[in-house]
Amino acid sequence: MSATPASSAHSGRAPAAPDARALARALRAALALAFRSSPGVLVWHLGVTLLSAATPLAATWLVRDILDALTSGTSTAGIAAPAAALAVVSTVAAVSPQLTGYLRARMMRATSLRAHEDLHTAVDTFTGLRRFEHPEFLDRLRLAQQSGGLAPSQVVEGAAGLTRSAVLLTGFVGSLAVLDPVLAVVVCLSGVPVLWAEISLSRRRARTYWDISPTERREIFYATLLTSVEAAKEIRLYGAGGFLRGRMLRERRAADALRERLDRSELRIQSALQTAAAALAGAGLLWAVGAAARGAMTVGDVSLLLAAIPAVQSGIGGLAGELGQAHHSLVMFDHYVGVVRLGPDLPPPRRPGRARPLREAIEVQDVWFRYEDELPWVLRGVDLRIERGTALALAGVNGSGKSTLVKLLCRFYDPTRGRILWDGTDLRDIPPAELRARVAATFQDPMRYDLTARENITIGELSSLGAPRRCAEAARLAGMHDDIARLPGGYATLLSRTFRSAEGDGSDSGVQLSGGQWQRMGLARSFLRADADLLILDEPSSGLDPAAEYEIHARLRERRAGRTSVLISHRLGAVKDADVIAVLEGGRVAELGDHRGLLARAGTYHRLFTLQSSGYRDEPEAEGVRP
Ligand SMILES: Nc1ncnc2c1ncn2[C@@H]1O[C@H](COP(=O)(O)OP(=O)(O)OP(=O)(O)O)[C@@H](O)[C@H]1O
Repeated sequence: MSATPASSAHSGRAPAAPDARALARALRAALALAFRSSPGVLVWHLGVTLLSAATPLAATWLVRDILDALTSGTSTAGIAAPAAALAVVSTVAAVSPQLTGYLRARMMRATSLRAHEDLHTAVDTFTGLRRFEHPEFLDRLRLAQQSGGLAPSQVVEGAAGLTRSAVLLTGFVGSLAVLDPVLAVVVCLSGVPVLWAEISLSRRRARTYWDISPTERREIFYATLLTSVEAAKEIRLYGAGGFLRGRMLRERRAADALRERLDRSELRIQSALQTAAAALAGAGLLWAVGAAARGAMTVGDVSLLLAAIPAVQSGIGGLAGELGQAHHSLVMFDHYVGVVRLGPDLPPPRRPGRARPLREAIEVQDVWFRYEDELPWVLRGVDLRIERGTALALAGVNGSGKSTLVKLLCRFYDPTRGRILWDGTDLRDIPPAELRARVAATFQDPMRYDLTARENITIGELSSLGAPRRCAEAARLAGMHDDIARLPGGYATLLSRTFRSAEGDGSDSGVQLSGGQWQRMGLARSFLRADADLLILDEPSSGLDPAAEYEIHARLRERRAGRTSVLISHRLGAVKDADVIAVLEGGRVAELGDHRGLLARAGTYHRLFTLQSSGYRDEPEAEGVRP
């Protein structure tokens, strides 16, 4: 026996404030991602940033030289050199923002593309379903999607900005120190609270984003409902638009209240810092004017000082801002790194095995299962043996655990206790992709992909994408070939009313299928896996008309003959041919046998079967049977 708890590692639980090690890990990952995505652009970007950082300092010193030369009566030829240099520096200063902007945008596109690819590749390795049912993981995934595209380039921007501010600051602090070392120290010390404030603000920002994430996801959910074609019928019929809109706005207001709180803190802190900076600059100006009046400074020195004080202040502000932004980006990027490095969700095999063609049987041994530790048991000690080449049918009332059992057969979850064996090998020891390649399944609610008819079928077996005959054969078996052939573009018709057709089939928009037709598309998808060892059919015909249901079941019987299959159906007429019928009740196998045997037992199967068949007869109620 083994247990698979829904641990926090499974859910990808996110710490709200990552520690220094996590930030260092995020920094390494962000820089590596930016470098892998666009190494050339990154180097150019940093080069241009350094160059542009040096221009204000160079311009200030050149202006000082020109002013001092003018006031000391230097010849025009002596002024020409610094004037020409100033012209070059000004040109570089004028051009570099455009160049930096272009390089930044290029780098952002490249890193964003790479980050999306890496994130979705990682998510694709989550072979189970548990993570996708964890709200906390979904919150983290959303932040990862948001930050993954932006954060690496923001971190690089931060690094470039830090370099720019550091170069600027060093130059101007040096210049101030030449004029008055005490003033230089005072101006530098004034930067400490600015730095502290920016870091603490960035922490608060990250916390707010984390707090807002679930609220925003709910807001998006309501907004999507209000605009989706699937929900439009019911919302209009029940007049539920106002109710859902109210819910959406409530979520928006809750998120806005958190944003407002953050904005107010920023306003308070930033205003206080700006006031202090202005006071310091004013004091410096008064001192410089006094010194010039006493003849202790030249006009050039005053101009240098007037440029240096605000430059040092804005340099410190810039440095603090860049640090705060980089810190915030790293905190957000930590969600991305967390998801990308989460690793497989199903535990690794203890004794790695292979999914070989089924030779004997699939055995379900004392399987207990619940979706979460705190949720009730769904399966309670199920024992079943599915012999190769036989058909097992699962029957039972709603919620008795039938679909859950077939999800375990596909290993979307592992049993909480007990095990499932494939020819004696525990499913936990078989790579999920190998196992699933041996299974063909149609689920209760097959996906309706906004893709063409051909793609909707071949997605069941992508190797058949270039084999239209296989696709048509599967559609024929599911009774869909004629319907598809009548569509405006045949198999190339887009099955969607949400997107425009891209296949040039003559019509601008695609078509929508009926519920029963979609169900047949799901069947066609699984029929593509003609040589699958196990065929799973979960309510394959609930949406079909009686004639179609009869025809599909006749075909399914043919296809199941001699093959291993598991069929779930509430239409008991469809399950009566199965070799073995298991009736589930409250997660237990309450009855097991063939149709005749179960009828003779006069238990639940007998009751359900008689009840259902009485509905087809012209009698009010079958004798002796109560619902
Ligand atoms: N993803 C899930 N998370 C939590 N509980 C779930 C989940 N899926 C199903 N359940 C619960 O498990 C129980 C069994 O559900 P299951 O879908 O297996 O029943 P079923 O026998 O197939 O029902 P039906 O005949 O209605 O299809 C139900 O009580 C359901 O609420």
